[in-house]
Amino acid sequence: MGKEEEDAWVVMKTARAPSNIAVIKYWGKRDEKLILPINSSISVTLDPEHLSATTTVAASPAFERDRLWLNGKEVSVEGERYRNCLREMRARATDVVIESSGKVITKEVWSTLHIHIASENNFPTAAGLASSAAGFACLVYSLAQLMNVKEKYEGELTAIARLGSGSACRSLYGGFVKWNMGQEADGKDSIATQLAEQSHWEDLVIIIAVVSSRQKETSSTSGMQESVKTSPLLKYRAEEMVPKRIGQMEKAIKSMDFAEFARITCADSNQFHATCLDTSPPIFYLNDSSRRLIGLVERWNRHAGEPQVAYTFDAGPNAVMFAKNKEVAVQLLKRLLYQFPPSAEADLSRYVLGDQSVLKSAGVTSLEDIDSLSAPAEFAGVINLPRIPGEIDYLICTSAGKGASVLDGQIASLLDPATGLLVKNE
Ligand SMILES: Nc1ncnc2c1ncn2[C@@H]1O[C@H](COP(=O)(O)OP(=O)(O)OP(=O)(O)O)[C@@H](O)[C@H]1O
Ligand SMILES: C[C@@](O)(CCOP(=O)(O)OP(=O)(O)O)CC(=O)O
Repeated sequence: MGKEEEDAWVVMKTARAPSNIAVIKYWGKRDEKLILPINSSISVTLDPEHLSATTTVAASPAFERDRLWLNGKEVSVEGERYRNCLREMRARATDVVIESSGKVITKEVWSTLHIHIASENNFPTAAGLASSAAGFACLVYSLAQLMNVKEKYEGELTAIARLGSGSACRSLYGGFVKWNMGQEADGKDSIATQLAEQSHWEDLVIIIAVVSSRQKETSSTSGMQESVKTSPLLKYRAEEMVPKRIGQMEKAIKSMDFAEFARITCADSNQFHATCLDTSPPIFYLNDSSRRLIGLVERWNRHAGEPQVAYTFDAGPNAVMFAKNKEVAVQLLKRLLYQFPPSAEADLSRYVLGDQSVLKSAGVTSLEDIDSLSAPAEFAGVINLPRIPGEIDYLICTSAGKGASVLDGQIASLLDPATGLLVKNE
């Protein structure tokens, strides 16, 4: 075989990984390089149909360097986080047989091969919807498929995804996931484990209010660095509060105790944002719209006498709300549409995204239907509740979902199988 023919093969894999939302927040590192947290955290994996990254990874002797295309644009893969994930995955590669020729790619060959990566998010990148979590979980998972990496201990892949972005370690698994902070200096025990499958608590419905899809001012990475340096409240939170809350949250999830789940989720989100405010200079992730969303939920919960909905906010103004069940989700959507109607020129099908069954059950099929929604009972007598059309960009109705999975054969790869270059979708 001539050199050119020998170099002609391309192997590739495509996978999808979900985003996740923390109900006990990770905020602060004890090791910046290894991304080791100062407290454990718990998250709910979001349905990949609505919030996920899809990634194709390819290897070929013809590739001259590692390359990455993110949402259709080539970006640098030289950043430390990408390099660390690639290095750890290459070190674990095992024999792979190329189907067409029967040739074996050995561990030694893997160490010489360059990788092409193309990834797309089905939701806005860097808007506080954990795109880095979905992205790095998907990168590690797809590389594991491509390079036939077998975990030596459970959670080994989550520890590698953690090197890309801390919260990414929780996105490999579905349902309810815990990231154990771990104790060891090398981070081997700082891994994610699944607490329960998504099917364990099927009643929960999730509605996300996207307040702004613009990029935020303070990234999570630098925000938490500043908080660790300057916030006394963060130290108290990590040492005293979170350990207790982790145990309580695990119990609430196990027993599907919504009242307890809601109480801890809201309290932990509020405490996380309090530590941001306690940082010097203070960091503001919530805005007026976020606060109005908190008001809507708090007022309703108080009026109902027990929690119907829980809210949580990551490092951005978007609200992630958990409704106790489908009926409550329908009531929540109606309330959201009442207080935050779309702008007059909006298209309803672009205002409520994701699972359309909640909108259908709410009986809302047009903007006129939204105009004629009546005020919820708990709004009576409350002043200063303007209905500002267009205050929220859009809503996503979703639920807890499954973890990372292979997509080969189900969708076209993002890289051309012959050249390993980006497939342009004009
Ligand atoms: N699909 C992807 N594949 C690989 N890397 C990705 C992907 N999506 C996002 N990233 C990386 O994550 C970065 C965005 O991370 P950032 O933490 O700023 O935002 P976020 O994850 O959306 O928000 P947050 O983590 O605060 O919820 C991108 O600049 C890119 O480096
Ligand atoms: C507020 C959070 O979303 C913070 C997430 O931080 P990242 O995982 O994005 O930070 P790095 O580890 O520096 O990449 C809370 C959480 O997801 O637990």
